Amino acid sequence: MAPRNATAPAVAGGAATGATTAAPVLRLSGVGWAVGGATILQGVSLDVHEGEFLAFIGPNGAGKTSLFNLISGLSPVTSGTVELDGTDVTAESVSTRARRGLGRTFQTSSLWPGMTVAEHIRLAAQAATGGSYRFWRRAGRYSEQVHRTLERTGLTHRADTPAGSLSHGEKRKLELAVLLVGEPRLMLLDEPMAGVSAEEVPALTELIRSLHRDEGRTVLMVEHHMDVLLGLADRLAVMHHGTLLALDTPQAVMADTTVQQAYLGEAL
Ligand SMILES: Nc1ncnc2c1ncn2[C@@H]1O[C@H](COP(=O)(O)OP(=O)(O)OP(=O)(O)O)[C@@H](O)[C@H]1O
Repeated sequence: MAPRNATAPAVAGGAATGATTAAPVLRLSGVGWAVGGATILQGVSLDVHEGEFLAFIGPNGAGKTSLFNLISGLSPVTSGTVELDGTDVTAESVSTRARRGLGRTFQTSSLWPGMTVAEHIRLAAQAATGGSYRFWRRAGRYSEQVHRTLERTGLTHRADTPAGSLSHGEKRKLELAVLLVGEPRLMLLDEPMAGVSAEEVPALTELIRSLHRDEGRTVLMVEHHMDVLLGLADRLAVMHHGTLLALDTPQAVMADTTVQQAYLGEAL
């Protein structure tokens, strides 16, 4: 059975105005993934519209990260199709999808501990423009972009700090900074609050909110912190045993008895 509102545009926040007429930024049609004889994901269908913030929740092992892998092209779908802006990208590589405006972060840190914050951003800027990785040469060429990205992410005061010396929250900000250099229109954030201290959660939440609300980016986010999601998400997608159990406004999802049963008493 299809979850409720699987294709309804969200207009509860963000820049989703006019979303009903344009092709969805992302459309999943019957997406599934089987690997090693196990079916990890099955029949996932949903539309995400420009400027929407869609959050994925679900118990551990429900398939949230696996779905992000299929959307970003890291894993090949074994059934169904993935469309970006009305184009079927099911067979396209990660880099081709990135050129179409899709960017993602990962649950685990992907930073180089010995490289400074500014160097990470400069290298990302160089890679985004197809430059070589010999970034010690002509580094000044990217200084304006580095400066701007540091400001946007509140990391200016940490520009010369090696990534390994940053707090967890700052590391997450740097991962977002690296992602932002490519100016993705559709951002997939996989548990951005993982490992972040309670004191740092509000600032990181605010940064993500501004990327969505102020810059109009479409955001898909896996997150276990419901208090964070309730302030950000237009809709919640509930994953359970590799299927999409529900897709609706946060209020409707929280009140859904099927969802509550799926969590078997786990606090939502
Ligand atoms: N490459 C793989 N080969 C076999 N099984 C896999 C593979 N990748 C993931 N799985 C399995 O798929 C299921 C879904 O995993 P996934 O990481 O997508 O869940 P999740 O909802 O993101 O969980 P969590 O909230 O703990 O991060 C799990 O049972 C996992 O063990």
